[in-house]
Amino acid sequence: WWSKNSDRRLPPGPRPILFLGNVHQFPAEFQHKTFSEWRKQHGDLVFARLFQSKAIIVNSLCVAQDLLEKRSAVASDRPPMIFLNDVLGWDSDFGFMRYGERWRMQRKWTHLAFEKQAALKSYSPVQYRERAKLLSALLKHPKDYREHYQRFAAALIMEITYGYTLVSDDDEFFRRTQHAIQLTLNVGGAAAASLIDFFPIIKHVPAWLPGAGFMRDALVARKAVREHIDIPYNAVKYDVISGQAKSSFVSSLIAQHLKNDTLTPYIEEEIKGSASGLYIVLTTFILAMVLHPDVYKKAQEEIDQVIGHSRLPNLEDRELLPYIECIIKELFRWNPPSPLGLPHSLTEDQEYNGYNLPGGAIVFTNIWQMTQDTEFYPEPEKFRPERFQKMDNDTAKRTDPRRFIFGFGRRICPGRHFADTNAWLGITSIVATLDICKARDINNNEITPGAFFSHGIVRYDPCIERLGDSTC
Ligand code: HEM
Repeated sequence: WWSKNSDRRLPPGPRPILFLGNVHQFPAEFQHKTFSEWRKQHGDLVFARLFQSKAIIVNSLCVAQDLLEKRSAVASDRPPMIFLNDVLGWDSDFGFMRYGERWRMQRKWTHLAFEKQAALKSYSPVQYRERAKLLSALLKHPKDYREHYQRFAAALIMEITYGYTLVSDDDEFFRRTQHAIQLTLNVGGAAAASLIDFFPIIKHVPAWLPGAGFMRDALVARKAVREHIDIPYNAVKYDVISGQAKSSFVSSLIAQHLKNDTLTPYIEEEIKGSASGLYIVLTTFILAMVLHPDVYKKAQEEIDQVIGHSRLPNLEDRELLPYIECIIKELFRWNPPSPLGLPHSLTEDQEYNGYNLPGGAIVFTNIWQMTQDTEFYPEPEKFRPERFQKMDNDTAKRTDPRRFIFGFGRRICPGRHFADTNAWLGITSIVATLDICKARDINNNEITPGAFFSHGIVRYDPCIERLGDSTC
């Protein structure tokens, strides 16, 4: 009676079945779209069960702010993520860490490096240098624009984190990171792997057992993750000790702990973890501009008028280019890079709008649904930067998708200002120097790519058909 009664106060949701709960209704792909369907039937707050685990799906910005920001003291934990942390070895990365002292220490270091204005300003020489390399690569090999964007994003992170300058497109540090992330995504997509989070005992299944192929793949991925974490760290440590390290996030942490004699194996593991993590925004930009040449032309006119033809736009020019700002907001809204964010977890029972939200429940934030809110964004499926024009300050603030695409509360993305600045720099530099046009097929007809987006919790690539042989 008690269990039924307390269940009655749970938010509404799809009907569960015995043992599985709602697992059979959870799609393997495009979960955010299923969550939006559930919203039509059950509302902004939906309750579901994954086996015995309880899940709360938040489908509106208002509820996300009430729960994850106003009550951040009890809504900043992460679910255990046993597969990622224990099996694949991402446990020293604080993005996946449980809320607590370890997380707090790494978050504080990252805050100093990526959220303080002075630190962000000090990165501009590296940003301008990498921007020049990006433009030159795009001009020489326009067909490989995806690789160039990946390299741009990685080069910035690597330089600032480790003081390491990528030397070529085939750079071994860059490839190692890509490899670790790709293997994680591949093996993490296996159904058996996802089961480990609900039945942790599976993680003890020996890799040699018939049917345990996913464990063999996981061991390969684990080795790649370890190398991605250890090798760059060890190189920086060697440079710090031999007195030839370039200034970077990791080198300054190592130097500080060496000086205080506090560089214990535990601290070393923490520094490695905080160092491991724009390319999607830039790829979406190319897709949107191929599909909307009128928008690209207006952006070019704005840059020509304000900046002229003798120099590239610099970060100080940002406020003078309002139309570009609208394009960036619309890119973030049209294809949010992380449509479900990262899951939070409640540490205590909560009462919300008459519902009981149980402690321990996983909270999924349906960021994609927030980008589709017709009250703020009429005809949300259309790419229309003009929707952000001619707004008073209040409305501009309320409708800015950067309020939610980077997550919520104490776990909000610490790289958000850096990612936003780099997206702006990449986009304005391309608009200032290059034309973007559709590729042509062998009969010289233009190819119009479709706006299809792939799914995923942490990655969300627009699928653009590769350009043909034309140079644009
Ligand atoms: C357009 C680019 C980016 C987007 C859309 C994005 C989005 C997000 C989102 C949605 C979260 C989850 C927040 C939550 O739990 O509520 C997150 C967390 C995080 N992001 Fe980003 N991010 C971006 C770029 C970056 C960059 C460049 C860095 C590194 C400098 C970074 C580092 C992190 C870290 C470390 C976390 C975990 C924070 C924590 O758990 O305390 N992100 N990001």
